[in-house]
Amino acid sequence: MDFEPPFQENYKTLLQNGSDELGDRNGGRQPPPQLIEHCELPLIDLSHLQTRGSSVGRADCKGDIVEAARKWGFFQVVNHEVPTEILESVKHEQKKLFRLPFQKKAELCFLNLSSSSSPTKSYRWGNPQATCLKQLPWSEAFHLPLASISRMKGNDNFGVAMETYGMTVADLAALIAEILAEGLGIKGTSYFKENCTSSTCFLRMNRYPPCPHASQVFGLMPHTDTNLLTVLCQDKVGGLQLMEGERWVNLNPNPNALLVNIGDLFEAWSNGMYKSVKHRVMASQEEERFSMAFFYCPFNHTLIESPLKPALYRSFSFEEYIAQVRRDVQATGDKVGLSRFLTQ
Ligand SMILES: O=C(O)CCC(=O)C(=O)O
Ligand SMILES: [Fe+2]
Repeated sequence: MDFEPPFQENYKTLLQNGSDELGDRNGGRQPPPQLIEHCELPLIDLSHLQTRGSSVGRADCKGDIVEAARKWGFFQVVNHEVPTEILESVKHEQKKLFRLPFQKKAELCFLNLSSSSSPTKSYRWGNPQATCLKQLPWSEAFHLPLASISRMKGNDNFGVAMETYGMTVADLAALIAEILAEGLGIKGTSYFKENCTSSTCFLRMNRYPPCPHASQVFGLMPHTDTNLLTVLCQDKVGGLQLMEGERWVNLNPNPNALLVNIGDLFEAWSNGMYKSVKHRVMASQEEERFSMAFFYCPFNHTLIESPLKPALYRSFSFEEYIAQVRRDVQATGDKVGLSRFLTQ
């Protein structure tokens, strides 16, 4: 299987030395948090938002979104107007891409997304900085700025499928952002339209290979998302968990729904009303899993400042936040996140 990244060879020493099980699967020394086996997140039918629907139905639907964002930080949406053909086509292209030989995926200029002037690789796997198994994600990913996807068009079906998907999901994210703003009492804001365009957003395609060390490593380590909103499309395999209070909750995958979650920037903009919730992906011994995350982001220079006062966080730009996260990850292996920006 020449498409498989060489996890075993590359991380041989870590795998040999790291006999420690994840144990509590929490990566810490605290007592193991309770795990709820399965949880159904709020499932919101967005067809109620259509203008031909009743105004009561629309208001209820918006209310459900706002409540879910406050309580869970996560919710699922159906009838979201991302056409099934587009979803099927990106899933197909995603699978095809990950089935290419590993050497090909690892080439620096693969997909023409990186160059010597902009050497950030779009393909990532494992974690070259990992010093223990808990820091080794058993997954591979393509990180694609929508701006560069549009430059790839004409390449083949891949670019077209990704761009169409990206643009459609960007509209969905903008709609949800406006509903969430309304839920804070802020009507008709132009903040999102002015600061987020389809070219400020990113797609991250994830593949989680079957993992012979599933009790020792994560598919993806616990984290919060460093953006405004994430829209996730996942298959039926499952493995995504979120933190609710002190416990990890296993999410039942619903491949017919898109999963939406609040990122750090929206938590700050909402003055802490909406929650950017920690989540992680468990590795599976038997099954491979695919997911695709759309990250709704502003321009780098965009100022994140809550319209609600008194402000819980000092204002900061998106690039300032990213730089701080990077510094913290380098120094401690983990991001500190929003607490760095508390006003007191
Ligand atoms: O694969 C998943 O279910 C989650 C992916 C994720 O959390 C991310 O890419 O930030
Ligand atoms: Fe995430």
